[in-house]
Amino acid sequence: MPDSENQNAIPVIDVSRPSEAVALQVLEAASTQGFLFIKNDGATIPPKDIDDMFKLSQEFFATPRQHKAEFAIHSEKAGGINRGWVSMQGESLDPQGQKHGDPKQAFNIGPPQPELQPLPQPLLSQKDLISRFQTSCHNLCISILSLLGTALQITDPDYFASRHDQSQGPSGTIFRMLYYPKTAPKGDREDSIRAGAHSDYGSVTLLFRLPGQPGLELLTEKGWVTVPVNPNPKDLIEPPILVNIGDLLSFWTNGMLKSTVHRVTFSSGEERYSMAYFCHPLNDAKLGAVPSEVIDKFGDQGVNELRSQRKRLGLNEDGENDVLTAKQHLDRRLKVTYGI
Ligand SMILES: O=C(O)CCC(=O)C(=O)O
Ligand SMILES: [Fe+2]
Repeated sequence: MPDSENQNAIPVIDVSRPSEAVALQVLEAASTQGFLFIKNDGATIPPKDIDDMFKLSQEFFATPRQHKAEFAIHSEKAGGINRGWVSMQGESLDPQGQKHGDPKQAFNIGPPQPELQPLPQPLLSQKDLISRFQTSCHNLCISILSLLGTALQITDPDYFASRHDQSQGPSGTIFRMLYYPKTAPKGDREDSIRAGAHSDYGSVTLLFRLPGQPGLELLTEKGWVTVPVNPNPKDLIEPPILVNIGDLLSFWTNGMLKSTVHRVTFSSGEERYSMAYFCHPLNDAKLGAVPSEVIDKFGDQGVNELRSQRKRLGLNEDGENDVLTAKQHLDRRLKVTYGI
């Protein structure tokens, strides 16, 4: 492929031996595309756990509707706000751009600490697998955040890690299993959108997909661009893990890191499964710019990025420059998505 066509390809970064050079690669991708792939080294998140989680997700979504509905999203039985089962059309990720809610189902699981939320079968019998998967996802997020901290030259090397230490209190972190059921093939663009255009609410998201089930698209200057599941199947036996920057890192860096808008669309009508780990800081973390000379030098170049963030939150765009906490930010986003 000529270089010019490949210029915007999302890089695959090997973070198994962290260094300043690796940190700069992560920062470069995070501040341009807002997306990067992490090479799956077979240890950080064991491929068998990924496979087993996908199998479990398929088993769960195949259970009767009534069984899933007992653990409806936000219900007390499911463990409260933002936990539990989302039914078809139960949420709208792009309320202004869509006539109907997203044609997908989801199940949200909060952090395993201090204890895992109540779960329906077959998830309950696999709670050790789920907790282990959540922990390995969280550890990978911390490694990515630490690399970003290095590249941003934050003097406190634990700046991000300490704000994501889940033993220290509640956070908005959510592990989400997604199921996009089979539909009649549609040619119509609006009907082929399975998850509306949105940016993610947390700091970092990890996304797992299955070979043959792409569908994810990023909004770039050139329009919507499809993200392959495995950008290099010849050299990478395991698909790499897709990482994207969420809104909070954009706030923390004065818009230097990009919380890129993305969506899921496919017109073939086939079913699709995916899993996302939305890593959030502790609820009381403040979202003001982090102490970094790199961000100071970046100055106000991120003003448009920040403006669109504030708009998504329903805040005055130029803003009341009051610093939000992670919890205030999440509450606002949930209000827009679910009307709660
Ligand atoms: O299913 C996917 O590939 C992406 C879903 C997504 O972007 C999300 O749930 O935030
Ligand atoms: Fe997303």
